[in-house]
Parts: sequence; C-alpha cells; structure tokens
Amino acid sequence: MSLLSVEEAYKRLLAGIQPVGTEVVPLSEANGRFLAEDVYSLRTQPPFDASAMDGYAVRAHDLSRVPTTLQVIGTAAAGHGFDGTVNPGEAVRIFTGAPLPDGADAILIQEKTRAGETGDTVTALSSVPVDEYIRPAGLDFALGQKLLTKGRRLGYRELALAAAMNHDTLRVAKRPKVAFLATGDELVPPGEEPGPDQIVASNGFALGAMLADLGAEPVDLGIAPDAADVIADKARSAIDGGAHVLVTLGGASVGDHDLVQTALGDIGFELGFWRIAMVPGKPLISGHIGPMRVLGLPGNPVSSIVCALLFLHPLVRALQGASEVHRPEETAVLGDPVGGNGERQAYLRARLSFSRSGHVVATPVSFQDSSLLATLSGADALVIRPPFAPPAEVGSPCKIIRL
Ligand SMILES: Nc1nc2c(c(=O)[nH]1)N[C@H]1C(S)=C(S)[C@@H](COP(=O)(O)OP(=O)(O)OC[C@H]3O[C@@H](n4cnc5c(N)ncnc54)[C@H](O)[C@@H]3O)O[C@H]1N2
Ligand code: MOO
Repeated sequence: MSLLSVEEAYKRLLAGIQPVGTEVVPLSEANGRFLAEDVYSLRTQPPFDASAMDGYAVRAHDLSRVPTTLQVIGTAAAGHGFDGTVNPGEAVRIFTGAPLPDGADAILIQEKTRAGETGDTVTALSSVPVDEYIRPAGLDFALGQKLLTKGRRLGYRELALAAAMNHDTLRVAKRPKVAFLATGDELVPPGEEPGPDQIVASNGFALGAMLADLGAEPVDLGIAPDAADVIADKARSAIDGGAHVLVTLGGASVGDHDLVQTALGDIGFELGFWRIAMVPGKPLISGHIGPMRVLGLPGNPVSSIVCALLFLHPLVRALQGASEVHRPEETAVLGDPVGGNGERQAYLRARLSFSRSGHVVATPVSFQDSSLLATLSGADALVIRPPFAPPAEVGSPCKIIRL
C-alpha cells in the first residue's frame, strides 16, 4: 500500500477551496478574523503638522544665537490649536499632539528653556534645526492609501491601524463551523472515573482550543463509542447543524474497531485520500460528505495534534481566505545527531535553544512515541525530516515548525 506524500496531500486538501462567505463586523468583534477585502485609509494621519514634544513652537532662525528671550503669544494643545501666527521674536507654548502654529518651523523642548517670571516670555537655552520635533501631515499614512490587504489576519496592530484610518467596521470572512467527534469505547471525559480498560479523552480539548485560535467556530460533538450507527448519527447532526468541516478523532487506522470510514460511508462519505507518508499521522483521512469536508485524524494524541497543525490549520485558514495558510517553517541547526529517515516524513518533537553564535538549535527529544502528551507539552517545535533523509550531525541545518 503506497503512501501519499505530504506535499501531494496538501495539494489535494486545498485544491479549489473557497472561503465560506463574508460579513461586516464592528472593529470590536474583528479580532482574529481574516480580511475579505483590501482596506484603504479614509483620512491622512496626522492630518496636520503636529508637535512631537512638550515645549515651544519657535522660528529656528530666532535661535541661531542663544540664550535668547522670546515673547510667548499663546498656547497650542492637542485638540486646541493656536489660531495666530508666530512672528520673529515670538513663540507659542505647545504640547505633544497639538497642530503646529503658522510661522513656527521647529519645536524647542521645554527642558531647553527657562520660563520668564511673568509667563509671557521664555528664554531659549539651545538652538534647534528647522523641523525639529515636528511630525509632518501624512507622516503615518495618507488618505486613500492601501494599508491592509485581503487575506490578512486581524490582530491588535491591524485593529489599531484600521481605527486610525477611521473604519468602524470591516468586511471579514465568515467563521467556518468545525464540528469534532472523538470515537472509541475506551474514552471517558475528564473528571469521570474511567473503567478498568478505559482512558481519559484528551484530543478534543486540543482541537477545540486550536479551532478557536484559528478563528473557526468549534462545535464539540462529544464522544461516540465504536459503533457505526452512533458515529453516523453524530456526523448527520454535524451536517444538520451546518458544519463546514467534520473532524473525527481516532478510528482512522486499519483495526477491526477503526470504524470511521465505514460509518461515514453509510451516509455518503467520499474519500479524497487516506494514509500519508508521515510520522506521526500516517492514517489521516480526507474526504467529504456533500459540501461538508471531513478530516479523520488518528487517535494517538500526538498524531492527532500534529495532523491538526499540518492539515486542519491550513484547511481552516483557507476556508477564511487567508493569504498564508500553512504554519511557517523556519531554519535551525540540530542540537543532537539524528539517524537516517525512512519513507515517512518525520516530525520530531524538539526543544529549542540558542547557540553562542545566535543560531536556533533544535534538539529532538529522545523518545518520539506518538502517545506521549507530556513530551509534546515540553517541546517547542517539530523538526521536519524529509523522506529518506540521510543521518545528520550536530549543527546540520534543519527545518522546524514552532508549536
Ligand atoms: N496494523 C496497523 N496498526 C496500526 C497502524 C497501521 O498502519 N497498521 N497505524 C498506527 C498508527 S501510525 C496510528 S497513528 C494509530 C492510529 O489509529 P486510529 O486513528 O485508528 O486510532 P485509535 O485506534 O482509535 O486510537 C489510537 C490510540 O489513541 C487513543 N485515543 C483515541 N482517541 C483519543 C482521544 N480522543 N483522546 C485521547 N486518546 C485517544 C486510543 O485510546 C488509542 O490508544 O494506529 C496504529 N495502528
Ligand atoms: O502515524 Mo502514527 O501517528 O505514527 O503513531
């Protein structure tokens, strides 16, 4: 049975994928969403030449010989400009963010002055170059400028920028609804007392958190026993609930109790691909039931989570029209030697540190069994070992994906 390469699996997973739709949301609800259109500025910022410091708006030429005393003819504060003109020998008391008065061409910070006794004069103790501490109009951005592009994810920086551009709403991708179902007679929810042959279900908690982080709307369908009719019923409830994606956990392999494909086959499941040349994660299933995508993740907790990072992550991002769908890969150097790799692309849990020369050093943990959640939680990254990679020495370059 030949295995599909990770690259080919990505291609098939993402071929022809369309975002699930768009909607307009207020800025206060846009965090974590993906822009459905480019965003242009509705204004110029700053809209006027503005002072960057507290001090005095002056004519730089007046200060070519110092100390020199100037007449203070008024005040300019943020939100309250000064209407008059600064003539030779004059200054305006000014505060950060205030519009620069006509006639002035520099700001002298107050630390470099001595106030006159009556307050209507100031002595400049230092010269200033023209334009000192002035933010010219449009320094940040100009009216009509494209500052955010379609497909970008909105975070705190993008939201502040959108607000400064005077947008109170943004058109974003709708959140894909992703239902997930754990399968297995051995599973009980945390907090319950497992029977003698049972364990506590963990994968769904990783998935729910990951989906929320990805901007999706997670729908937890709970745990189904190893019974095809129950699994099928749960899948039907996902369809009825309008899920864009159904994720199953476990039952993906070839054992007598690995029922996911059989169960879903009864309700119209069509297989896209199954079994990938990767470790962990070989039994990954991809397909659809009508318009609902189905991703069958292997049950081993690390396999489940690694497959979610590598396949569910790009799928959910592509369904939101993200400009970048994959988790970014970086380069590091190995902190320990690794042996030659087999036919499956390996994703090794590794700790990260820095070498004295400033390289990121990735040291794979010694035991890589795909059931070990404690090891996963102690790891910082996955080291990618391509199929048939030869043995590699300490210091060899490698690709990593941060966790
Ligand atoms: N003869 C073969 N056996 C197996 C193969 C194979 O190719 N031939 N593949 C192995 C690989 S690789 C993996 S990965 C596992 C995955 O199998 P399944 O997806 O069918 O997973 P299960 O058998 O249902 O469970 C495996 C393991 O994970 C535990 N599990 C399941 N769900 C959860 C959950 N929600 N939370 C925590 N733990 C869970 C389950 O109890 C099992 O211990 O198959 C190999 N076998
Ligand atoms: O692919 Mo399985 O995930 O090696 O344990």
